[in-house]
Formats: sequence, C-alpha cells, structure tokens
Amino acid sequence: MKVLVVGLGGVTNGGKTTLAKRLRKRLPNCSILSQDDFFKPESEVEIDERGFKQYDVLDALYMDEMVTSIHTWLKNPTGFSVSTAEMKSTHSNLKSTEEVHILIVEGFLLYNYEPLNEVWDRRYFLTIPYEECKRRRSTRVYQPADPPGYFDGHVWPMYLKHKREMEENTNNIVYLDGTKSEEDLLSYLYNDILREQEVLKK
Ligand SMILES: Nc1ncnc2c1ncn2[C@@H]1O[C@H](COP(=O)(O)OP(=O)(O)O)[C@@H](O)[C@H]1O
Ligand SMILES: NC(=O)c1ccc[n+]([C@@H]2O[C@H](COP(=O)(O)O)[C@@H](O)[C@H]2O)c1
Repeated sequence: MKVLVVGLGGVTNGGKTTLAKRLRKRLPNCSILSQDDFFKPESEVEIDERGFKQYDVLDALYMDEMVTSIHTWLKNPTGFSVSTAEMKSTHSNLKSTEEVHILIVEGFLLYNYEPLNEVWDRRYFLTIPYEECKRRRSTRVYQPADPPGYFDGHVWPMYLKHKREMEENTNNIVYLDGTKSEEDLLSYLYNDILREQEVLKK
C-alpha cells in the first residue's frame, strides 16, 4: 500500500482547515490530522511578563503525541480515524494494493519541529498579508479568546519568527496565496496532489 503525507501549513487563519476539508471531500482515501487538536490545556501554557499566554510556540503543543499519531497512521492508513466523526477518512472502492492513501496534516507550526522533517512528501504553506490576517483573526473566537493587543504583541511576531526559521532550515516549500479564492486553491492543490499520486503509482 502506498502513502502520501501532505503538510498543509501556514499562517493562522490562512485557510488551512477549510482547504483540508474540501480536499478530503474530493480525494479518495484521504484523512486529516489537525495540529489544533494537540494544544495543551490552558493551565499548562506559559504566560509572559505582559500576561500573554504563549500559544504560538511549539511548547504550547503536545508535539510528541502528534508525531505518534502520524506514525500510527503510517502503520495502518486504512484503520485511521481521529476523534471527531467528521474527520474520518473517505474511501474508494479500488483494490487496496492499487490505492494511495493520503494524510493531510494541517497546522500553523508544522515545519519547525525537527522530528517531523522526514515525514513530508509535500510541504505546502499558506500565506496571507498582515492586514487580512488581523481581520480574519478578529472574527474568530479561540478558547481562551485573544486579549487586546494579542495579535500584534504575540501572534504576528511569532509567525514572522517561525517563518524565518523555517525558510532558513527547510527546502521544497510550496507557497500558496491564501487570498486566492477557495475554488482556485482547491483546484491547484487537488491537481498537484493527483500528480504526486500518479508518480507514486508508477
Ligand atoms: N480562500 C479564502 N478566501 C477568503 N477567506 C477564506 C479563505 N479560506 C478560508 N477563509 C476564511 O478564513 C477564516 C479562517 O479559515 P480557516 O480555514 O479556519 O483557517 P486556518 O485553519 O488556517 O486557521 C474563515 O473565516 C474562513 O471562512
Ligand atoms: N486550540 C487552542 O487551544 C488555542 C487556544 C488559544 C489560541 N489558539 C490559537 O490557535 C492558533 C493556531 O490555529 P489556527 O492556525 O487554526 O488559527 C494560534 O495562533 C493560537 O494563538 C489556539
């Protein structure tokens, strides 16, 4: 059985979850793993001197558990399902030997964690400009909600820092313009992943 692990990384509110869910609807044998599901509880997240909870760093996440989940899927791609019913994979009726199983891992901090570096067959990264990101983020409610000044004081500076580090240490990133329409992004990614799949089948 062949497998494809696709990273769908990028800025907060760049459209990662939206795109991952739409892709899963179109691609047979496709599962999603969301980095958001690996956040530590609020009580375990560090607080800086300004009182800002340090959510936008690797330490806020159970990254070891995320790695384990990916390896569990790699061992048994057909049996994989995560907690939410909605996240279960789609199935095709192809014979299993011909199938390529796809795992889309979506999250804002995928390519800054060394133990995951070898896992990706494809690394995508969604970007949107500062103003658009701030606008989209202001309409979203996290638990806990962003306090005043959080975007400019923590979220955006951490994004820039991690993006810089990623660019220094990682090759083969395919950047996606998150201001494009959902349809355009979906069709580009769908075709790109299908091409990867065909290469694998040969
Ligand atoms: N291509 C797009 N163009 C405009 N808005 C989008 C697009 N994709 C997603 N959105 C909107 O942006 C917000 C964040 O999307 P989401 O998929 O949750 O982002 P992420 O998972 O990257 O945080 C949502 O309100 C969503 O409807
Ligand atoms: N899921 C949580 O427990 C939680 C809590 C507070 C903030 N966040 C935010 O989630 C963001 C990452 O997720 P998105 O890429 O889906 O926006 C981070 O910018 C972080 O500030 C998540």
